Amino acid sequence: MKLTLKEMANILNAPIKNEADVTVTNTTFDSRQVKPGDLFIPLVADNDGHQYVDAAKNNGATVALWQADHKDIPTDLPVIIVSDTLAAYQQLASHYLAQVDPLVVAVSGSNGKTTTKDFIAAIGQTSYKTVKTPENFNNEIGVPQTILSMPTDTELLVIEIGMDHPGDLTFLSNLVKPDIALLTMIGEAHIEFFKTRARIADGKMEIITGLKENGHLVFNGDEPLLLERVGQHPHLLRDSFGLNSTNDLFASDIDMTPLQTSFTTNQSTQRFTIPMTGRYNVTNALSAITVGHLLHISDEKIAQALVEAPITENRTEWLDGQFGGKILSDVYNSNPTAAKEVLHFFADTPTQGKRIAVLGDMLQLGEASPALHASLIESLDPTKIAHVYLVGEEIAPLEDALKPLYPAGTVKRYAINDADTLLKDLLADLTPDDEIMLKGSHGVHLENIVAQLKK
Ligand SMILES: CC(=O)N[C@H]1[C@@H](OP(=O)(O)OP(=O)(O)OC[C@H]2O[C@@H](n3ccc(=O)[nH]c3=O)[C@H](O)[C@@H]2O)O[C@H](CO)[C@@H](O)[C@@H]1O[C@H](C)C(=O)N[C@@H](C)C(=O)N[C@H](CCC(=O)N[C@@H](CCCCN)C(=O)O)C(=O)O
Ligand SMILES: Nc1ncnc2c1ncn2[C@@H]1O[C@H](COP(=O)(O)OP(=O)(O)OP(=O)(O)O)[C@@H](O)[C@H]1O
Ligand SMILES: C[C@@H](N)C(=O)N[C@H](C)C(=O)O
Repeated sequence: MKLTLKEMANILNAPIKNEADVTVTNTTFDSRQVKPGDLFIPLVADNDGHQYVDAAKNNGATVALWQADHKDIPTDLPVIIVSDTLAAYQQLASHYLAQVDPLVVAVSGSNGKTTTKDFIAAIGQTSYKTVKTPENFNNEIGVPQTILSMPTDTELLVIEIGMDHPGDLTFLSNLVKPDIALLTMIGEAHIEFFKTRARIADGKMEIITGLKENGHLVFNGDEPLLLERVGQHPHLLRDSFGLNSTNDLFASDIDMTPLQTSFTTNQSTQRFTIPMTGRYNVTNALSAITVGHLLHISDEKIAQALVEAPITENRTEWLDGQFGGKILSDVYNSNPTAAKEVLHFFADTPTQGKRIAVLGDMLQLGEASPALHASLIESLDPTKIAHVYLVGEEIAPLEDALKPLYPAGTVKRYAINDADTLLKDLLADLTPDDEIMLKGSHGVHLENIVAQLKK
């Protein structure tokens, strides 16, 4: 970005203190990340960012925002006084996005956003100067941060937008104003705040509220809740993808190995390969191929991009274990749909030894939590997954459901803060022929167990 202090104050319609002739080239809300030329945005949270304005200045910040209800306005750094620093951050992002005016692809859905975003960016890069959301910075802070980090010559912005409450996507979609909006699927993530999957689908459909005129919705047509809702918008330009042959784009001849998956589609003879496993990643790739087509990128280029697409850490990632066997790490987050998908895939992976599953609590499932945890039983078969290690309190109903089905001693449960015992027991159990998969919500921190198990 490139904005002068005066330009920013004009955009925000806000007064400047300690005026100077300075230009800002980047923004950050973390003083530890500040580089010379940055605008520092102190966010108001339990630990208030205003106390780090001095540190930001020492690291080279040229300007800071300052929220008007805070005392002790700095005297040695140009500041713009605003009523709400987060709202001002979003306003600057909105202005800068309109100025750069790239094509915008907004990606949402209960699962698969980050993977799909990575696929689309890899495809987009073949033909456009492309910027994508770093990691999964998909909320009201991460979205403006991503926008403001775009170089001025960006042609394509692939941006992830997340929701955990109704209304979130109306706000974020209107902020990013997509040319293409994409919904990967509807699951149960954050159902605590929506109560039903139908309301999650309603929340996800809010993504069309900010669509540009003639914008397209790309959606998972295997999901009846989306088909029903999309059907209520007869004039909406739409493209469906999925595994069912009723979709505009669907996959056939799916060939899955532990490290990659290849398939063809109904629209060409091109064979596509992704460096990931799981049928759900085929649907993620199908959605990205649909976007590639809308961006007028050839199937040949799309195929080249997909085969090399970067895999995000801890999402269906195979690692070598220090015990000699393989680890399937899927510990970034968890919810029933995703956990069942991964268990189904894991249950059929070839192995000389036994398969072991480590499953952590799935958080933010609200009152449905006990039943949803217990429902994982449908994906656990003792003849395929021999030992089950459970972590947390919310997953206790699954332990109760599994005990009558599994031989004594093969189902164990641990407290989240008892990682040492879990690790000790796993290391005693694992042999070089075994395979282990781990999945749990972020708050269970199974990534620490993966770190100890891997080579
Ligand atoms: C309020 C805030 O500023 N907290 C950020 C802050 O946390 P901390 O808990 O460490 O805060 P801390 O108490 O230390 O500091 C408070 C404030 O002072 C600042 N600070 C602190 C110390 C210091 O030396 N200097 C300094 O400037 C710090 O940057 C923060 O602004 O410092 C981290 C590292 O810099 C950021 O990562 C956090 O960012 C939050 C989580 C965020 O929302 N980050 C954005 C960028 C984001 O998109 N995060 C995604 C998560 C998105 C998500 O949950 N999505 C949901 C959906 C959500 C929909 C929207 N409702 C989903 O996908 O399911 C992610 O982290 O992975
Ligand atoms: N299409 C899909 N359907 C069901 N589950 C999926 C799908 N895609 C990914 N998953 C599961 O979700 C996990 C997280 O994937 P990814 O990070 O791409 O999703 P996400 O929606 O971005 O989640 P977050 O925003 O929390 O990062 C994967 O490791 C996998 O277990
Ligand atoms: C970390 C956040 N993006 C998320 O996915 N949270 C859910 C509850 C999880 O960690 O499973």
